[in-house]
Amino acid sequence: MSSTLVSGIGELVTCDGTGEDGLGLRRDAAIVVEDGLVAWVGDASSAGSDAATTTDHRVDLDGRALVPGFVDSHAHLVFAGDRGAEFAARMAGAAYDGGGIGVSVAATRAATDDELRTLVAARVAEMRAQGTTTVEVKSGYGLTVEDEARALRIAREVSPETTFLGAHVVPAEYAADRAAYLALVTGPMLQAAAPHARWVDVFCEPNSAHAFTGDEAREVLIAGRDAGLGLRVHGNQLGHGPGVQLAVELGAASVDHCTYLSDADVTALADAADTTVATLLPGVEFSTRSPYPDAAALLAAGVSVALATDCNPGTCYSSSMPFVIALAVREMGLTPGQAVYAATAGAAKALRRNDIGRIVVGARADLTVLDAPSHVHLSYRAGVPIARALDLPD
Ligand SMILES: N=CN[C@@H](CCC(=O)O)C(=O)O
Ligand SMILES: [Zn+2]
Repeated sequence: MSSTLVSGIGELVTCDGTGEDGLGLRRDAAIVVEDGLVAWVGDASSAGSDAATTTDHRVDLDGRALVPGFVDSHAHLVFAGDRGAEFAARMAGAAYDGGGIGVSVAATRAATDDELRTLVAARVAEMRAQGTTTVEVKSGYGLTVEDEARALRIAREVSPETTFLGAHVVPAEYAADRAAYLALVTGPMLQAAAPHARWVDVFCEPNSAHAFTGDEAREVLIAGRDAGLGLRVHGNQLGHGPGVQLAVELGAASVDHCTYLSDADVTALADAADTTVATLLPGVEFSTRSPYPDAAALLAAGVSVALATDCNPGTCYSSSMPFVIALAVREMGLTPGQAVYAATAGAAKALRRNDIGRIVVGARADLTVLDAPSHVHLSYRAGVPIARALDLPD
């Protein structure tokens, strides 16, 4: 049993739901961590007399801000290959329709297990260096029984939050027989994937030849639920589709993208705020030149909102939660505090976790330190690497 006193915290952002934006801010705070969990939170002055004398280690943050480790609740990390040329073409005016996913599928299938493992480990390390302490990892670039199971096995080595996304697109070899691919995804592929997955996800876009219609998506989600998996949906990314309504209908934990929302979608999300989180992915709007959804209006309507990177080779090859936070503030109307809450406690809710995303007694001590005096600097100093996950002594 090891304990550490972390003191000199100029601004402690607990995200405990109290105060402005739910940030639960404390000045000149200290915390005690015991065996990886937060054991005490209080004023530095009171820690001086009791906790400091009994803890094994001390870490002094010298006035820096401390926030909960970022929870990146939507990422596709298991892939090989590069689609920089596709990005460049989009910046020159080409539209995104999901067609490029096949390029990543071919490269991923061709990679060895060790090559994929190395790529995934590097991406997780890159995230941690920017303050992310939990990441959800999807399959979806294998699209055969073996390749999807392999992707999830590798994902499980780095995160318990693994998501089966066999219904990412209909692969080229099934283009003439969607029904056969759907039967594979909801049958043998699901059976092979489920032991390594916590969640099932589907790319639901009725106007894309590549993604799945509302009815197809419902089949995938119900099969996943019957196999014991929690539900997530890629919805309303390319246009007004049924993804949001389907996610709410089935009680999914999260519906992600939400780029195009009708008034009825917003009402449905607000009514389902205890169950279904709207996970916004502004790096995707950035990298696909799409309109940003109005996150401030969603919060005002009572919707539960999370922020995530969607790190993937097509629509957002950024692993940076600080980048996402800055975009949400500049382009989606969130305050700096609302954006930090959505990237921590809000995203923890999207994963149905209450042991992460907050710095409160009993939570995991997943901590991110800022080389700055305030959480505001995450968006104020956009592009500057001020955030990193805090490594504590063993
Ligand atoms: N839209 C579906 N899937 C990914 C993109 C995948 C890709 O283009 O490689 C997303 O979340 O944006
Ligand atoms: Zn995605």
